[in-house]
Amino acid sequence: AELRGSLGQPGSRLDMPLSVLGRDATAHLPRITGIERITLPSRPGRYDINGAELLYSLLNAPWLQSLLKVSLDLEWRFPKLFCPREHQIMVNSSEDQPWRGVRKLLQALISAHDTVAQKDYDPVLPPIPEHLPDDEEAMRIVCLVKNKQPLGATIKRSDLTGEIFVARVIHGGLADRSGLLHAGDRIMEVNGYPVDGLEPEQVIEILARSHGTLMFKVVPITDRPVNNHTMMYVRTMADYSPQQDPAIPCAEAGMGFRKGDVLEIVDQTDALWWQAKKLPSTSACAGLIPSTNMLRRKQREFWWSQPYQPHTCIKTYEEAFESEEGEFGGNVDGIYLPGFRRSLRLCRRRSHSTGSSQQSCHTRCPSSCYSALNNPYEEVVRYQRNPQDAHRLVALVGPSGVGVNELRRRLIQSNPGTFQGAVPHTTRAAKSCEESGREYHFINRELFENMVYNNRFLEYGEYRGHYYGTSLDAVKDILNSGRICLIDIEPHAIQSVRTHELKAYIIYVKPPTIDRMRTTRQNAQVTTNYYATRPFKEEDFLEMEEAARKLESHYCQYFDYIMVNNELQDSCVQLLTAMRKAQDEPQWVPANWIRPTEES
Ligand SMILES: Nc1ncnc2c1ncn2[C@@H]1O[C@H](COP(=O)(O)OP(=O)(O)OP(=O)(O)O)[C@@H](O)[C@H]1O
Repeated sequence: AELRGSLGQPGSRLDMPLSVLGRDATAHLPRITGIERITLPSRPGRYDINGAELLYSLLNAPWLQSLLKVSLDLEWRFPKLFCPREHQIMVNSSEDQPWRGVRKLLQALISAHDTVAQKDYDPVLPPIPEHLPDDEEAMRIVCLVKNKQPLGATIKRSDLTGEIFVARVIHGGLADRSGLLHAGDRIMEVNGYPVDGLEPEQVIEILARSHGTLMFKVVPITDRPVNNHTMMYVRTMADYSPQQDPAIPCAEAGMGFRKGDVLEIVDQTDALWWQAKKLPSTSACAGLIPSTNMLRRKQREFWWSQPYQPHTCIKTYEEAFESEEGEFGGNVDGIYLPGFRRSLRLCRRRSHSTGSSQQSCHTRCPSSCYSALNNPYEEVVRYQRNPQDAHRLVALVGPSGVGVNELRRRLIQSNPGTFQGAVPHTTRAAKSCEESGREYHFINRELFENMVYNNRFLEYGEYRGHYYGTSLDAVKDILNSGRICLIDIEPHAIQSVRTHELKAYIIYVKPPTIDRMRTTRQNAQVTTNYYATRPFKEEDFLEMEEAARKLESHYCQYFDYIMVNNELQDSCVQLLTAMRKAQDEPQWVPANWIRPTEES
């Protein structure tokens, strides 16, 4: 402690040892030794001045060597002051008063030097026995101090031999951080109890009963498998609960997740069971999750075990008597807002109804369920748009009537120079007041089908004998003009916009509680097929709530942002904030958007 106090910064004066001499002695030291002051050698950074190693190097330092030389000189000149062998100061007479401090210092330094110099601070290992039997197994004794955390290792019993092995060491757990236990190590004893032949549960019981230190006697595995995978992040496309999985080797070590969670995969050594952390993560310890192959297998089993369920309607519609396109034409204050026409919206909406083969809507990508079966984990990377790059497409999804179009329209209207909707295509004839490229791109049926064939539509459908659709090129036109393209899509079209090219940011617009809808939607108008519009009824709210529940359960893994459309004004601000986030802040995106593969 004295030395620690004395050192301070490198290059500082060594005050403390001198100050222990007292004023008188300090005054005499230069006269005796010829040393004006003692300065520590300069080294970058602060000294870590703890421990014997420092003391040892200190006592071997050149400045101390000079002091020792002085002591020898003193000893030679004043032999009676010193005991020859022990470097002890003997004299105690009054005439030596001014020297007393110096003698004490030298005595302390010399004895400290001798003590430290003679000690060996390396661990003392027992001598290696000369004759070891060939079949002798190397053992390792591992002591771990039990705390509130789990040990972070699982064990298993060999059915063949009854031997107990470490099955898995959980990344970041106590055992892993100790670096002393490894998967495949054979456990011989736990706290002195031999475990061969015991059931793993009995071993666990011994561990549970023990307090303080846990002592394992293990035969280390000879060829330890190397975890040589690189860091990987994934977005989960399915829910998983270890408690409901009879196949997981150890449910307590498992980690549950929900669709859309982002996980850091920290260990893929085992082909069937990986280790992962959920982000953002506060815990150092990982959990066990099924590998891609394992989860795929589980999902297939689950898929086949489910009774057949046709897609249900999100909204039911009265047939026929639809009015022509009308009030959704978007000419507001002289600025034309495309993509809000009734036929287009009704056509897309109908895509949910069952069995209406003539009026169905299609996307160019497989359904989310199908792709989740193939890819239960989607590899993701952190991506931030470069300001020089085109903006990311922003796509809104929500149950019918929630206010997706209202929000979109308000945002585009507030700043048409920045935000724009895509101009849709249709095969219906243009009306006298309409211009091609403004309300719609009017094209003939053959051309439309050709575009469908060439995968040019993000989403399209047929309504009352005419095709309607949103093309990839219409979206790209806006993005290439430097503006932000804001579209709304049906949920089944999400996959068609999640591409390297468009890098769509998906915003889910969620309805508030029914109570809040009753209050906020008093003057709102619901779009129906039969009547142009009418006020919301109680059943509309119930239907919207149910549709939202289904939509979330099928597609929540694709939502980049979720907002509740409660108060209209607040929702507009929230939407604007989300759009900025999408363009200017780092987000998790599929890895193949950044490192395109052949498939993407
Ligand atoms: N937060 C809100 N508060 C009050 N009224 C709202 C709110 N959001 C939307 N509305 C109103 O609700 C009605 C339906 O909204 P909108 O037409 O945008 O629905 P939508 O989600 O586009 O549905 P659809 O796709 O079926 O047309 C409109 O009258 C709209 O003005």
